[in-house]
Amino acid sequence: MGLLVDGEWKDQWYDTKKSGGKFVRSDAGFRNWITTDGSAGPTGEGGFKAEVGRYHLYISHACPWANRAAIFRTLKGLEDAIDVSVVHHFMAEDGWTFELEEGATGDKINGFPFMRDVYTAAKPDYTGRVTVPVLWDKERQTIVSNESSEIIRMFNSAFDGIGDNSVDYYPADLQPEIDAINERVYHTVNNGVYKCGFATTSEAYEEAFQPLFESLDWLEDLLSTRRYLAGAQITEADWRLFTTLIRFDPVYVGHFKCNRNRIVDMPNLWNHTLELYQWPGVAETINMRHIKRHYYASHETINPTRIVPLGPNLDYSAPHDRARFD
Ligand SMILES: N[C@@H](CCC(=O)N[C@@H](CS)C(=O)NCC(=O)O)C(=O)O
Repeated sequence: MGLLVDGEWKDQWYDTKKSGGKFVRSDAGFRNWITTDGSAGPTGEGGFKAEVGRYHLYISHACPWANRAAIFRTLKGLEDAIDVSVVHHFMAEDGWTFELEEGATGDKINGFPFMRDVYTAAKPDYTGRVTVPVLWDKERQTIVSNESSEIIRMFNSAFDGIGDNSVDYYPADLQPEIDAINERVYHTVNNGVYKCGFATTSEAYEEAFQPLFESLDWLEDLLSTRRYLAGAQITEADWRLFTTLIRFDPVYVGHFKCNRNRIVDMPNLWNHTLELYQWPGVAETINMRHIKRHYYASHETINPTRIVPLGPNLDYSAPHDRARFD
């Protein structure tokens, strides 16, 4: 695990000394937007027009943020328009690598050995963490964005006429509700599990643990009254929650100590997870082998033996009960 400083790779674990043992996630460094006509988006510069075959998505199957982007590519029918490279599950002193294994593809576009090479190709003096997902522009040879919440919005709305625009996961009338749910879910659940897992003091861990389970209780209640988080229609808010929930019982309960209870013990959240897992094309984006091996083997400070647990034995293809709201 490391980061780039002025384009030089430094192998170092997250520094929690300055924050009293708390994990503080850094902001993504590339924040441009692909738009239908190439005009600038809410941040960054313009010149990234939606076009078939121009962009490439770099992901890890292990990573919940990258998984969002992979899911939106599928949901929006962009498989033929945007190809994907998948990194090796193991992330250690060299960060993400393009070593080959089952489920990894190597770097299909640039042929680089390491993910950090993609960052320095875009910006030779880049300073920051080398994260996935990354959306790469083959034409301008640069990174459009490495912020998943923005990549999924681009996939949702910039490729009209290219992908499947029959479904909108961020419809105008539901945006205030979606934004409010996202805000709480991001801080306490998506990032909350990391705050528990990467804490280096009990105080920091406990400070993240309480809001995580309070939010899961709130979501469990919400899903007892409606099929999806924002109502009768599936939206971005559901997909953003899903990539954390699918990793929760296999990884976060044990490895990140998020163990008040499992998701399988919360009937509405569990059935919601099953429904989204079984959504057409979604199961193909979930690689449990990469997920378990990545976390348990890569985080040496948390699990020095790197032993990957064999359980839990859960059936994500079991029937769900969410159609009861129809
Ligand atoms: N804000 C980013 C976060 C992405 C992120 O943190 N990805 C993790 C993998 S789950 C990563 O690549 N971490 C490498 C590192 O921090 O060095 C997003 O949502 O796209």
